[in-house]
Amino acid sequence: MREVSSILHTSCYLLLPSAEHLSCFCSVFGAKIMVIFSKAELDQISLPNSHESIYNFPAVDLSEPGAGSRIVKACEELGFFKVTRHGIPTELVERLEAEAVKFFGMPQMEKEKATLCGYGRRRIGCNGDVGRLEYLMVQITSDPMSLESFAFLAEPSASFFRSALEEYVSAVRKLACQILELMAEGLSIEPRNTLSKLAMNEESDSAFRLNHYPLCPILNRMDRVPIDFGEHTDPQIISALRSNNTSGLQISLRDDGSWVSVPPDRNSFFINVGDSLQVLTNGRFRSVKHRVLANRVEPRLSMIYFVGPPSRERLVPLPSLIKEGEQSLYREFTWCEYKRLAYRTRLAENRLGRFEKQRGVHC
Ligand SMILES: C=C1C[C@]23C[C@@]1(O)CC[C@H]2[C@@]12CC[C@H](O)[C@@](C)(C(=O)O1)[C@H]2[C@@H]3C(=O)O
Ligand SMILES: O=C(O)CCC(=O)C(=O)O
Ligand SMILES: [Fe+2]
Repeated sequence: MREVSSILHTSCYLLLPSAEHLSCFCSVFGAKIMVIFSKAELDQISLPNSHESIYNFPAVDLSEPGAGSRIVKACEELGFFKVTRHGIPTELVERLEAEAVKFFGMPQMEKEKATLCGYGRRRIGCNGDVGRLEYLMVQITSDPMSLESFAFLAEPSASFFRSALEEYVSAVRKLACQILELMAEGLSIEPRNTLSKLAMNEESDSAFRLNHYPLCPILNRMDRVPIDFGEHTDPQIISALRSNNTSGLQISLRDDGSWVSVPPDRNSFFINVGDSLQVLTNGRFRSVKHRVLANRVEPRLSMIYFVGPPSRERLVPLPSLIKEGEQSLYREFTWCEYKRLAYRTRLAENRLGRFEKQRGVHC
């Protein structure tokens, strides 16, 4: 399956659909070969094309009173919400977007020179997951000079990219803190910086990721929708996502697990509850399962800031959120332990399940 998927992703292909099998022509080292996918294989890399359901997503205007309670309600019901009037200047977002478009538009060889610095494509993680995207991942520390270790960012030609990245990351980190403080207020947690200090801590293990989903016009001929980034939850506390005006992001509803498409909005940020916040709230907030499905009209570009706790932080439910007689649903672990495990699992795995007390599985 792994070989088949990587062939699928290395070339554009002509599709001849039939009921049980699908054949496609791939160009491998210049030679055309025909690949037949069984129905089971096809089911793993694509979905039947279906009509999208419309869902009324919660939007929180950060400048309005009551924003904290609206955030809490959205996190309890969906684990996902949109933030408007966030105060991040459009000019800054657009500057970084333009630099990212330039970066992804560079010749493949040049982008690969940056591979050691977090550029990758098609492979998601190291455990056999593939996606139809290329990305740039940057580890964020409190020291802006840490970007120096990204060789290509240190080059004079990348100075605009670098400054846009630094300014954007610093603005989105502030936004994440504001959201975490409103969340604490909505949950009546004292002190108010209980959650935000995890993001502001010098040792916070946060990350920033640019995802680029190129367009492949041939996909328009398919009667199935390829999966660009498979279903998963984010392991961190929260993730703040901003994308261009291209659809593709879907979330799974907490009630029945059905998938709904998130209408794109380039002027807003979308916030995901991650696994760590699920633990800190003892399951009151649930990390949201999400995925990206191919867009057939325009390439998608998303920028995601993942707020991770400091490595040695113990992930335990906040005492004020444990009601009398209640216990932690999870056995105790640090972010470092969780991250290590997360990076050894497949994308779609229920990672947190391994730390639930009733399952009693130790790793
Ligand atoms: C398959 C994987 C990719 C991932 C690490 C993992 O083993 C499981 C979690 C994945 C995820 C999802 C959210 C973020 O995009 C990410 C950077 C993260 O922290 O966890 C990715 C990891 C990745 O792409 O390496
Ligand atoms: O690119 C997107 O829109 C979402 C990607 C995502 O969920 C991730 O990188 O964790
Ligand atoms: Fe994600």
